[in-house]
Amino acid sequence: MTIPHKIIGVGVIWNDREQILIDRRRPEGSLGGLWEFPGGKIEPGETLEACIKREIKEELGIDIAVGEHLMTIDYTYPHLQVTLTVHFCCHLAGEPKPIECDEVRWVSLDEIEQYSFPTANTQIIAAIKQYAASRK
Ligand SMILES: Nc1nc2c([nH]c(=O)n2[C@H]2C[C@H](O)[C@@H](COP(=O)(O)OP(=O)(O)OP(=O)(O)O)O2)c(=O)[nH]1
Ligand SMILES: [Mg+2]
Repeated sequence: MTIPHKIIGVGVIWNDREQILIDRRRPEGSLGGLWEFPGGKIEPGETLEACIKREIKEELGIDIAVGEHLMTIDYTYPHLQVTLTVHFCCHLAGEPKPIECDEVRWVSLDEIEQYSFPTANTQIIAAIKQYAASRK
């Protein structure tokens, strides 16, 4: 059996209080109710950076600057294969609104453990923590 493969751009968006923006997926649908970093599917002809900027504008109504590449991971769920390309981003303007999700929240790296994420995100969160520790 072949399962769908999605190429996804993901943003780890920092604000000037060293918090990261996370959103909660809608309860219905795949991985429903879990928290994630904002992002979505790349469109034909689009760069990963442009995809992240567009998705975050569409989903949350904010402007960001896409920065350094953190990691690209492949993960296979029972129903879906994803390639997540993750970039650090800076929040530029706009109050985040839950346009296509249930809820959005700014959280510190210490608080992030309290939220349930899809399994693929374990590696992303570990990498963010490692990065933050290396800059202390
Ligand atoms: N944006 C985002 N997606 C993630 C993360 N972790 C993770 O496994 N994913 C998965 C969940 C989704 O299957 C996929 C993101 O695709 P998407 O947001 O465009 O698609 P979706 O499943 O919400 O809905 P649809 O547009 O296909 O209807 O990547 C994450 O941290 N952020
Ligand atoms: Mg999405």
